[in-house]
Amino acid sequence: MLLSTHGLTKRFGGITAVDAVDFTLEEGELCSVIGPNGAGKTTFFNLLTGVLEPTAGRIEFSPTDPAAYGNEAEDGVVDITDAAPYETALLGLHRSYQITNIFPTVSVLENVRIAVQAHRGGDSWRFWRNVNAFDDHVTEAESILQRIGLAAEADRTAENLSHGEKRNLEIGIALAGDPDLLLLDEPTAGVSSEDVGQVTEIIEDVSEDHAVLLIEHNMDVVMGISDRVAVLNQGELIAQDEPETIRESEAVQRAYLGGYDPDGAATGTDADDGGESGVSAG
Ligand SMILES: Nc1ncnc2c1ncn2[C@@H]1O[C@H](COP(=O)(O)OP(=O)(O)OP(=O)(O)O)[C@@H](O)[C@H]1O
Repeated sequence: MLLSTHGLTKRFGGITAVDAVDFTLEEGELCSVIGPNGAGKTTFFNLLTGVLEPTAGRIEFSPTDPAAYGNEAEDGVVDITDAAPYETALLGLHRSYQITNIFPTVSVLENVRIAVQAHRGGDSWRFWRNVNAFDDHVTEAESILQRIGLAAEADRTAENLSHGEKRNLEIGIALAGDPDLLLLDEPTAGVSSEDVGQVTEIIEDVSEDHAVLLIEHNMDVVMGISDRVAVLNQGELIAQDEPETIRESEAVQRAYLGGYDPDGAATGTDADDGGESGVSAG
């Protein structure tokens, strides 16, 4: 077990956005979280990363380095229910935001290098003492750019990238934190249909050596790359299974998929096409 939630609940006044969710993610798994608008997906991510405090329930995480949280967990399992965002990040739980977190006016390489430095050079005295640290960070940033298909764009100013390239850069920035678990919030939202394939390839590649939790509205992406799909509906986890099983589940169809036709091109497959399936870029 890498991550687990137990009775995880978040209420906003009379709304139960996340309702007693019991969920487990294994190491190396790529799990998509789907559900109609307002189902609680973003709130679930916000609870996992410590942006929001749960109303009830518990979150446990088994990081590579439990000591990063300042307490040695006996069995390697750390209770992160009350952890702040910087603490979940220190533990190896990293998130790429739907709202861009790129520095627009600096280069692509510099964006990733800063993120590498923030992660590795945390002890500033060590950074300044180690004259090679800067070069090390550049080398690591370059290898991340290679991985996210942006090596040729290293010197470009980030704001000049295409939308799809920016989404890839966000994944690169999250990778710079050397995460155990990467949470991706709608990485294909707003990406042109020609660029979706490239973003998808990068997610698949990253999932080779990271666990990935993905909020995604593009059903072709979800069904194509997920090991498992978890379905939220009105805050409840109503199903979690392999994509094939989810696709055929009547409860899921009723709650969410609407007119999704796995063999058809249009219905419910486009993040910008909210229509039939009740899906939108959110
Ligand atoms: N800060 C908040 N205050 C009050 N209600 C909130 C807050 N954040 C979310 N909600 C409510 O909680 C419910 C779940 O919202 P959430 O954004 O988590 O859903 P979602 O599945 O991510 O939706 P989308 O697909 O539209 O992004 C909704 O009814 C929403 O209005």
